[in-house]
Amino acid sequence: MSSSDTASITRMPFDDLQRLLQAIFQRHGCSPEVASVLAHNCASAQRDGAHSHGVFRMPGYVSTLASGWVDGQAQPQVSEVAAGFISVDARGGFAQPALAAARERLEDKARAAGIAVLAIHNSHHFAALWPDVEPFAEAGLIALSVVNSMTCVVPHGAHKPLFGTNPIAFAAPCHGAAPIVFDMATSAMAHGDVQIAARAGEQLPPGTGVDAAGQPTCDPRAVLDGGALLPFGGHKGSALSMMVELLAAGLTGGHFSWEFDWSRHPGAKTPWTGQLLIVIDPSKASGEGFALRSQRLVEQMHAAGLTRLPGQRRFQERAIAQRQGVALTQAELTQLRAL
Ligand SMILES: NC(=O)C1=CN([C@@H]2O[C@H](COP(=O)(O)OP(=O)(O)OC[C@H]3O[C@@H](n4cnc5c(N)ncnc54)[C@H](OP(=O)(O)O)[C@@H]3O)[C@@H](O)[C@H]2O)C=CC1
Ligand SMILES: O=C(O)C1=NCCCC1
Repeated sequence: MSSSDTASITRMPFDDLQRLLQAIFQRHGCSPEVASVLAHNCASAQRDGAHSHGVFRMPGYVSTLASGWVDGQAQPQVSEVAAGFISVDARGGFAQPALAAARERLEDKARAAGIAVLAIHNSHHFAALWPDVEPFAEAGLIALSVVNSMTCVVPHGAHKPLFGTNPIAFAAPCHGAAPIVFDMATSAMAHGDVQIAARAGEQLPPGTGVDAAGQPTCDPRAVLDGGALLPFGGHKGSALSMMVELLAAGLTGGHFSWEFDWSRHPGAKTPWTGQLLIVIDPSKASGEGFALRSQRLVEQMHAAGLTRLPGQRRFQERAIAQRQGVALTQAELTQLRAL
C-alpha cells in the first residue's frame, strides 16, 4: 500500500468482508459452495495483510469467470488411488474447493499411514498458498504444498520465459506458539507484487526481471508488457521452480505453466494447472515430540538474534484485524461494492 492508500484505510469485520466477497463470487457465476470457500480464502489474505492475494485479486476473479475460462460451479471428483494417495479432478474449477472436498480424507490418511499425498489437477489457483497448509499445522500435522502458475519466469541460464511464479508453502506445529509457516513464490517477486508496483509507479529491485528484449529492468511495466521475471537466488530458485513444475503438474497430471492457452478467453487471469499437497503426521516419528523440537529450534533462532519468523508478520496483522476489523482502502471498498 502506498502512503496515500494508508491515509484512506477503513476497517470491516471479517465476517462482513467474507459475506461481501461471497455475494460477489455468487453474482458472477460461482455456486454457493465454491463462493464460500473462495470468499474465506480471499478475506483471510486481506485480514493477514497478504496484499498481493487479497481483495486486489477480485477484479481478476470476476473477469475470469465472465470469460468462461473457469467453471465456478465445478464439482470436484475425488479418487482414493492408493493407501496414501488421493487424486482430485477439479473439473476446470478452482483448486481450493477441490482441496476442501478431499481435506478430511487426506488428514485421515495421513494420521493412519503417517504420510499422505493429495494431487489436484484440472484446477485454477489464483490465491495465496498458506491458507491451504496452515490448518493442517493447527491440527498438529506438517504440510507442504506447491502450485504452478503461468509462464512468466525465465529459468536460470535460459533466454525465454517458461516457468510460473510457482510458490511453495510449508506449515508445521510448534509447541506453545503459532504454527511455523512460510509461503513464497520461487520467482524473485510474485507477479501480483509486480502489478502492485506498476500501479503505484514504483521501481523493482535490481535482479527482479527482464524487459521484452531480455535486458535487466527495474520497470514493472516492462516486466509485465512482454518482459519476464527471474527466479529468486539464480540456479537455486530455478531448481525449486522446476521441482514445482514436476510435482504440481508433472505428477498430478495438471498443465505445466506453458501448456494452457487462454488467448481465446479475454479477461482470463487464473492459471489452469495443478497442485500437490504432502501431509505428514509427526506423532509417528520417534523422540520427544516434533512440536517440542520445533519450539527448541525457534528458541535457538531467537537466541541467535532472529527477530522475525516467517508467518509472524501475518499473525500480527491478523491479531490487529481480529480486534479492529480487516483493513481496506476506500478505493478497494468502492471497487468491491461496484463488483
Ligand atoms: N497461486 C499462485 O499461483 C501464486 C501465489 N503466490 C502467492 O504470493 C504470495 C506472496 O509470495 P512472495 O511475494 O514470494 O512472499 P514474500 O516474499 O512476501 O514472503 C515469503 C515468506 O517469507 C516470509 N518473510 C518475508 N520477509 C521476511 C523477513 N524479513 N524475515 C522473515 N520472514 C520473512 C513471509 O512471512 P510473512 O507472510 O509473515 O510476511 C513469507 O512466509 C504467497 O502467498 C504465494 O503463495 C505467488 C506466486 C504464484
Ligand atoms: O502473484 C503471482 O505470481 C500469481 N498469483 C496468482 C496466480 C498467478 C500468479
